[in-house]
Amino acid sequence: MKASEVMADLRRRFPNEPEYLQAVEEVVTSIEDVYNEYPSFEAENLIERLCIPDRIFSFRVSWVDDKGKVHNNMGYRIQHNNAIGPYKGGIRFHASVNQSILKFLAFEQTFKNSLTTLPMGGGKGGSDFSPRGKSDMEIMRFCQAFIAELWRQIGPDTDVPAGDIGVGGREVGYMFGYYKKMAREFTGTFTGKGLDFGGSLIRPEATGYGNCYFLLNMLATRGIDIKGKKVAVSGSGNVATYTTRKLTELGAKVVSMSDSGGSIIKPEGFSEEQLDYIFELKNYYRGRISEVAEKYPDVQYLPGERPWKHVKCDIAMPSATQNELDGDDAQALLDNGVIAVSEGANMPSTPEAIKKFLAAKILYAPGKAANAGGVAVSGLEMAQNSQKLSWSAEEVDDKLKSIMKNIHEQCEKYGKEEGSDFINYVKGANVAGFMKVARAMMAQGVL
Ligand SMILES: NC(=O)C1=CN([C@@H]2O[C@H](COP(=O)(O)OP(=O)(O)OC[C@H]3O[C@@H](n4cnc5c(N)ncnc54)[C@H](O)[C@@H]3O)[C@@H](O)[C@H]2O)C=CC1
Ligand SMILES: O=C(O)CCC(=O)C(=O)O
Repeated sequence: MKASEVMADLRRRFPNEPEYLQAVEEVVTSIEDVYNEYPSFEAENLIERLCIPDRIFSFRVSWVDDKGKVHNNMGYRIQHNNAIGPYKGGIRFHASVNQSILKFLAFEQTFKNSLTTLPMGGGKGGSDFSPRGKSDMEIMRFCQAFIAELWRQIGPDTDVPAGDIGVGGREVGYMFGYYKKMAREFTGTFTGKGLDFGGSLIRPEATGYGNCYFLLNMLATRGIDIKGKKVAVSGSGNVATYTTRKLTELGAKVVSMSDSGGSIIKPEGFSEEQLDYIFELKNYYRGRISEVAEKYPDVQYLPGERPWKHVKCDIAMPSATQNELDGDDAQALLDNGVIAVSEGANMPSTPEAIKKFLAAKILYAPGKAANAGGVAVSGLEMAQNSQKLSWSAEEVDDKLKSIMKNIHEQCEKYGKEEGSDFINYVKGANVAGFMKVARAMMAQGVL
């Protein structure tokens, strides 16, 4: 297999899917050598079967707003690969959603889920519906219309959706409720559910906490203590806010956050009161990050800006969205002495940024390793649901810590460069994630 030839072919077949091609290129390039050690892979054209999703559902979602106006959105579910378990991955509601973005997310999810060691395949879904500014009733009607189309394609052993951008506990609740009504079953078909109806403790926290645990494992390889370190975080949603909670608990200082309107910075670190305010503002009141600077004069708001060039930090944790950290941002971070970048979002760094981080040999963890804690606890939620019991927060948190440690070990095993201490976490995560899926696909025949 030649990565360049695989990519040329995919570019020809899917010319309008830049995010998908970007995600695939990173993986295919990383695994080229190891793939070619197994001639049977090539004999069964494994690479193409791994890169192209098993199937894609796309559908119109028609719903009625509070004024009686009818809207039509597009809905999708990408079932990428189920070699090691049912399709599993979040649902994204955001105006930018299209097939390319969901295909990249489903592809990444396949390797991420493999890294967790839990039996989950990869999938992703969503809609170009934007929840911003919509009433609860509008959100509910949209979720019901979305599931009216999708419910036949999902199920506890088939495909198990969860949240992602624009989809949190409220949306999962509405979708689960409608699924339950249509399918006439009460099963763990969604994760991220409310605690009263099968949700797992620590699932809301898991992606942000898991990223911090992964970061701690990386820092330990260089004997670095996180206490007192300045951390630039982007985003201010589920992943970002629980990241800042754990960072504060660990004694680090958070110096930035952001939303799609701009960034807020405070070079000496936000106070706990300010972080609590941001948590409530974003998770309960769905406000804008600019409001933080209106309330606290020592916080600076930078409209339309991403944080990376504007504040010095030791560690960066991009936790908003894809391609939110480009080559120039990476250079600015490196010039300011960044020692680690641990990705909460999926594919937040552009290929140019990743090249710079790897060349500088800083600690750089790609999202599919660092943010795998969210889906890992989703896997634990599925396990609890199927056994009809629930574990304590401490139990789930302990399991999360040990899964993140294990992912770090897998990255180290496959990513440590010969003759040096440097761990290439990109290669490590891609090769480790790939090998398990590849073995399972080979064992199951050409499907
Ligand atoms: N929720 C989860 O369990 C997991 C989420 N992720 C990834 O983490 C990232 C954040 O997701 P969540 O926190 O769940 O979503 P969320 O909807 O709770 O928050 C998204 C955040 O990103 C910001 N954002 C969205 N588009 C932006 C843009 N163009 N520029 C700057 N900021 C933007 C929003 O303002 C918000 O603060 C996404 O990349 C998601 O795929 C990854 C693993 C699991
Ligand atoms: O919990 C899940 O199933 C999915 C989480 C997710 O969307 C992700 O890992 O990107």
